[in-house]
Amino acid sequence: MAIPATECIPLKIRGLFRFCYRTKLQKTWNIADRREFSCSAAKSYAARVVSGTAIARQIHKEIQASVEQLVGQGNRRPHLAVILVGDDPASRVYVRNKTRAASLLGISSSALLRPAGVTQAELLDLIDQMNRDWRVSGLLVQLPLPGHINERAVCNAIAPEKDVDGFHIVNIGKLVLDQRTMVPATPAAVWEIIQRTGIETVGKNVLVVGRSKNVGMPIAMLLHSDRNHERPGGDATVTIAHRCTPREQLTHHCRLADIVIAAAGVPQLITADMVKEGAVVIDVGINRIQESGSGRIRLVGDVDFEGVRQKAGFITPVPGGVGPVTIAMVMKNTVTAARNALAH
Ligand SMILES: Nc1nc(=O)c2c([nH]1)NC[C@@H]1CN(c3ccc(C(=O)N[C@@H](CCC(=O)O)C(=O)O)cc3)C=[N+]21
Repeated sequence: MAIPATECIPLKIRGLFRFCYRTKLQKTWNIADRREFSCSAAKSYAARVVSGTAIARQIHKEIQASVEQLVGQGNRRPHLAVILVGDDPASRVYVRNKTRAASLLGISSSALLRPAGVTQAELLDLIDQMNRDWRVSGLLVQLPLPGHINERAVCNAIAPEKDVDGFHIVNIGKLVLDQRTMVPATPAAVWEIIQRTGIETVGKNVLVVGRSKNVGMPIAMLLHSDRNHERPGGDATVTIAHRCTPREQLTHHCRLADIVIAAAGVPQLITADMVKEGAVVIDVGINRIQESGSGRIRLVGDVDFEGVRQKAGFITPVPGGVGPVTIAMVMKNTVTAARNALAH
């Protein structure tokens, strides 16, 4: 039975305080999507569902203001160029979401579509053109690419100062060295969600499930590193689990974690029995599964949402969690790239 959010609060409040400062808690409520609250009288825990959509909206406002300021000072509008190879339906959705977000925020954009059969040389040539085009502030090549193209060569061909994905080897190196750089959008989104929800990370146990170079690895980098740095980090104790981690070890690490970040690409990987009461659970998974009855395609994360929400303190949903904030961070990086170009 769904009951109003306010009735859940007394039951939840002790768990919440383990992760929030009192002052930050107030701010936190503003971005809570209260409609998503529900709990039954018998349960002592009901996670606050952190709305990535609401956080993205907040970031959008900041970006809009920053774009208008740039333009108001007589500068060109930031421009994002997105290269899409082939016709993978998921990639199309993401690229459409990016160009749509750009236009909403006053950022101009272009989607450059190439067939799946495009050669690597042709792709590198297109990137080179975009690098040299002074109208282009930010450039990204949607991944994954077809098998005959070397993704690393492509990422390294993008001018580092236009690399809004932060995938260029120099930008990854800077990230690892805690230097200021373009942080990849999904890790940046996880970071923003944690910060804007007022979740404490210093000295906390963080479990990152998944070690991909674009998501798991950079998230672990951001969260374990030093707060007092050029690019501040979370000062957490970070553990990285991956496909070679035995199931019982995964459970063991997960139960110790104050913050679990699921980025493995395995539906239902994280279940309620694995999660510590009151833990923060951030679901980065994007899995398309076919429902057995209707045959419809449904988007699910790596977390058993319905089970885990009854035990966690905070949880991000899929869709509407990390995804929309990821898009917002690509936009933010585009504006940063445009600003950086002015300084030169
Ligand atoms: N060069 C490159 N840069 C990327 O940033 C990049 C990439 N390649 N390849 C794929 C991943 C994945 N990614 C997502 C972006 C938005 C949503 C998103 O908006 N998700 C919505 C749902 C959208 C849907 O219906 O699929 C949500 O979670 O609410 C998800 C995933 C960016 N990626």
